[in-house]
Amino acid sequence: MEVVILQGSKQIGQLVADAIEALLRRKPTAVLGLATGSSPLPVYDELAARHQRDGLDFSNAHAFALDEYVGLDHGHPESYREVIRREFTSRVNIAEGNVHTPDGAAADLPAACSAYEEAMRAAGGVDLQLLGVGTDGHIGFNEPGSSLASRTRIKTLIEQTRRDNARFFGSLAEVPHHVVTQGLGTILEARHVVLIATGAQKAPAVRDFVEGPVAAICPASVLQFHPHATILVDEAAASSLKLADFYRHTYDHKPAWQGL
Ligand SMILES: N[C@@H]1[C@@H](O)[C@H](O)[C@@H](COP(=O)(O)O)O[C@@H]1O
Repeated sequence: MEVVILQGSKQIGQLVADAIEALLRRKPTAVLGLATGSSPLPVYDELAARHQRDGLDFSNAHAFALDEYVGLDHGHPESYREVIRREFTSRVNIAEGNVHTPDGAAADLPAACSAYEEAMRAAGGVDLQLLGVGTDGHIGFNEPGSSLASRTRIKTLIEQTRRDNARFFGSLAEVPHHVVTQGLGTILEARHVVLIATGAQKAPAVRDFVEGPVAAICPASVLQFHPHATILVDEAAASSLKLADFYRHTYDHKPAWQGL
């Protein structure tokens, strides 16, 4: 696990965009794993700017979202399918048919989950997976207690997550109780995992998953098993890390050719 502590979201957005740009130049057919929430927005803004300004090309790329609410209609503005389109994919030249989200409106949800796993495999697997982290340590919508080997499936949200996400809906009552999410085992198969956490409210979760034990009670801790996981945090989110100075020293002395 590499922990990179940066000044703020703008710097994080640029560094992650650098990694995605390098990936696309090396492999124009790259498969990107997309996350919702506010954490990845600076990355999407930076990639959209580079597409507009420098012609960064997404025309042969593919994208798979991490998760989706169950029970929202396909066009619902807060469905992750719409959020991903609004915040990112409509702002670059990725083909609409190359962008996938789990189908939370399917009549047969278990079959839709299996089909999603199959579509990811058929596309060659995810090259770079973006992640945020919930205040309870969830990634995707893998809440505490999720199997560390889980695959795409239906989950029930804990109340804290529903409250955290209520800001996007008219009221807490409108936040669905159920979701479909890539499993922790699914996420671990991405070739490179890039998790972004900003703000003091994420400091306890960051401390627990980076420096605590690997345990289902803190789902993001499973990333300690990933051979190429990059954790990007601002100063506030890093404020409870015991080894913060060591992470800073390591990153400051990293050879430029190494990239993320
Ligand atoms: N399912 C998403 C997660 O993928 C995201 O990481 C989390 C944190 O969101 P934010 O980045 O807005 O704090 O919110 C939701 O629960």
